[in-house]
Amino acid sequence: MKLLIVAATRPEIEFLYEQFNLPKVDFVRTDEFDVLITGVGMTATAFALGQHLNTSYNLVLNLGIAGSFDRTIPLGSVLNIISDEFAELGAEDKDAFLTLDALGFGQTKYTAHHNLLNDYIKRLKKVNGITVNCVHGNEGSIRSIIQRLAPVTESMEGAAVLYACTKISIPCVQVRSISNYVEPRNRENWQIGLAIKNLNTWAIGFLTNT
Ligand SMILES: O=C(O)c1cccc(C(=O)CC[C@H]2O[C@@H](n3cnc4c(=O)[nH]cnc43)[C@H](O)[C@@H]2O)c1
Repeated sequence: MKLLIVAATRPEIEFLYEQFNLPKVDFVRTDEFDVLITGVGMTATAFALGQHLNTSYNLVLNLGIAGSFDRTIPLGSVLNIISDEFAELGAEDKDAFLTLDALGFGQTKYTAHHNLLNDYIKRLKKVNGITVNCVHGNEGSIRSIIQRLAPVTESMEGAAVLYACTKISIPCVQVRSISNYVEPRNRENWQIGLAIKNLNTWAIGFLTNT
């Protein structure tokens, strides 16, 4: 099976680089898997995938950290995001929001459909996510997005990866570890180190047991 691992930044998968002694570059080929670092955000992700994603891959594994809207999920939890949507894609209509679907321009929500679930993936909690250009950090906008889409997680790349994989029919698994709650910005509350450690432990386990 040919696997492409996709992450926004190298620090998010730094222990994976160490474990497999990977050169510190943004695209790495190994006998077991390839790794692509895209840069943060949907545009960088789309560009990098445009350069490297192709139908020789059997699976894309999108790894990263994420914010959680759900405060019952402990920071550092590793989750499987099974659907993701472009939360900002659409048009404001005074107080209402018209999605791309409502405007007649297509789909904003993508679901990961595949039958490649092994035990490592199966045992992760399954949640729905959104993908944004602008991290939520305002009480009013957070209330409003929860009311409109009821997301559990927020990232800046997930839906773009799932979109690209859907377009060329490659199964995509998105696994993220929670670094912070989505709240008025307070970087001191973020647990990036814990999230990265747990994410990498999961990913190394997955790669060495698959
Ligand atoms: O400051 C650091 O040490 C550090 C190390 C590794 C990664 C980072 C990032 O800031 C990664 C940005 C990445 O994180 C995702 N993310 C995390 N929390 C949220 C959120 O609340 N809302 C949206 N995205 C979030 C996102 O996918 C970024 O690509 C820092």
